[in-house]
Amino acid sequence: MAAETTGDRADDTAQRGETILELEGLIKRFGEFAAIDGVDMTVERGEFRSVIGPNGAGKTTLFNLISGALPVTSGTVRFDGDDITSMSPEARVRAGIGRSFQISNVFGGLSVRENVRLAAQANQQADYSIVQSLFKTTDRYSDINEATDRTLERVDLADLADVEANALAYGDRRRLEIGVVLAADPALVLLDEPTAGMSVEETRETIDLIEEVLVDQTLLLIEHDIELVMELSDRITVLNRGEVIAEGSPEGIAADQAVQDAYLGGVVE
Ligand SMILES: Nc1ncnc2c1ncn2[C@@H]1O[C@H](COP(=O)(O)OP(=O)(O)OP(=O)(O)O)[C@@H](O)[C@H]1O
Repeated sequence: MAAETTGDRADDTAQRGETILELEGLIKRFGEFAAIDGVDMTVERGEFRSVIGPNGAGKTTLFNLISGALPVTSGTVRFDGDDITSMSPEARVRAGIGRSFQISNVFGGLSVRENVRLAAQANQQADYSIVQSLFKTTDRYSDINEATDRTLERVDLADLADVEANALAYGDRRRLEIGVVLAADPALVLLDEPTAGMSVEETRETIDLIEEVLVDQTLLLIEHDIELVMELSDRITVLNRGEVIAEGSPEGIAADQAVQDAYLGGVVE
């Protein structure tokens, strides 16, 4: 089953084989302590990559370095061929890096449409100079409205567009969180424990939604549920104490002795 899911995803992506994200010699120290200790990692366009590892391995810190939430101590982050190591988080979102889940990106007091619209607007603003904006106001607003409507359809929230985000049921709220990421039209989406605290049923719904709605995106997932990781990933990177100790297909990782020793404790056969 795993091969089917991941294979389809890979085949559908025309530009597969191109590198979209490249981390080189990445180090992040908090004082003397290196939470990320020399990570090299390459992700291909269209890939579904999971990052796993024991508690404290450095997974969230790695995501923070990719999204720009934290500055690197040393090393390089390259996205779409550009060195983005010194870019602000906002500029990275405009460049095409979206992040969802652990940091809630939804404003509870705004309607569903307003939330999606704000995200679409933030993205579009970057595409226009001041002079262009003066002359293209009408086009610009229709572009934003179109992007908003398109996103609402994709996450199946068009019927709830005028509802306040605070009033949404749990599953719909998750749809909106994905919608807010999608509205910025990201090429790469960082998913930090999307199913944390969910029931089995909610987990399945969220995963189905991610697979359905984010099919064109390159996905980088942090997830503690190993079964899910094995089912969804094209490739898995295993971190331990800030270092990559293994990388490969789900089957290869499950069979890797170093991974079992460090993390899986021999549970996965
Ligand atoms: N802002 C910070 N200041 C000091 N130490 C930090 C900071 N953020 C993370 N750390 C430390 O860096 C290490 C890696 O933390 P990180 O949250 O990246 O791990 P993780 O793999 O995401 O863990 P978990 O699976 O428990 O979420 C941990 O030892 C943590 O205590």
